[in-house]
Amino acid sequence: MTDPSTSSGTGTATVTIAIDGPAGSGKSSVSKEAARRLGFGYLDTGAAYRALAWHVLDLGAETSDESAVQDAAERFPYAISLDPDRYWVRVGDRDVTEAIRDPRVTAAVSGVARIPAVRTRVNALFRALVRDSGRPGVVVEGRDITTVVAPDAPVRILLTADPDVRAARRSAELQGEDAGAVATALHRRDAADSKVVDFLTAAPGVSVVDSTDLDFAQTVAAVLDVVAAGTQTHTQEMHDGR
Ligand SMILES: Nc1ncnc2c1ncn2[C@@H]1O[C@H](COP(=O)(O)OP(=O)(O)OP(=O)(O)O)[C@@H](O)[C@H]1O
Ligand SMILES: Nc1ccn([C@@H]2O[C@H](COP(=O)(O)O)[C@@H](O)[C@H]2O)c(=O)n1
Repeated sequence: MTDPSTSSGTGTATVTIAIDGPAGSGKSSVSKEAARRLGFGYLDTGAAYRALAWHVLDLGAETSDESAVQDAAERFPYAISLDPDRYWVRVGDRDVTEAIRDPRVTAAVSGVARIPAVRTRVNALFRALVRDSGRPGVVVEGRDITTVVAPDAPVRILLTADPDVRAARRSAELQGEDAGAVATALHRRDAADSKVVDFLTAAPGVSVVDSTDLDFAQTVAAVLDVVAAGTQTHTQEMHDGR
């Protein structure tokens, strides 16, 4: 039987590093840097939900219209780069890397993420992207990676931070936007998303990295420490045939 914590499309096993967390917890920035340091790929799973929300809006529909979302998901020409140094997202021949961060898309994205058929479809895509990555490992970040997409990953991390700290970091990023409105939007999205999957508490076996009192470099170092410990145990288990 194949080891479910690794995947192989090319004969070379790919190690999955699974990272979940709420909005603004640092998942994308920290995972991208960790991937660079490890020489791994980086998979931003939220980008698929964002790109589908963008696609639905671009077709003139609303993400609250479940059948419009399902129709769009069935013909969704999505592509994403797993290179942490050359990150891009495309829908057909449109580069939507920037467009999917637009507040209009951010406000609409939970509407597509709540549909179980959409989740099943994109989860299969994520597993295929990891399997076919041709890389020794991929850092995969999102909301349900540790629990649904890759529950057998050798390293599973819940990256978290105090809600006010997350809101302040996001607000610092979005210069010129009202800090109160940014915080409200962030908390509203977490509330909607956490009705669908639990990314606020760590599932059994998942390590918590709380960055509330850590700067960016310290957070990356804390994640890499968990990765080192987890991959060492995994290698030993493989060696022992467990
Ligand atoms: N430990 C840290 N200290 C200070 N700033 C941080 C830290 N971690 C992340 N940041 C900053 O916080 C902001 C939010 O991080 P990031 O976009 O990576 O979060 P995210 O979890 O991917 O958010 P979302 O789910 O909304 O996409 C970024 O500006 C990032 O540089
Ligand atoms: N595994 C995931 C990842 C994301 N989502 C949904 O996508 C939205 C955008 O994610 P970001 O990480 O880019 O902020 C997020 O708000 C969720 O609605 C998800 O459901 N599962």
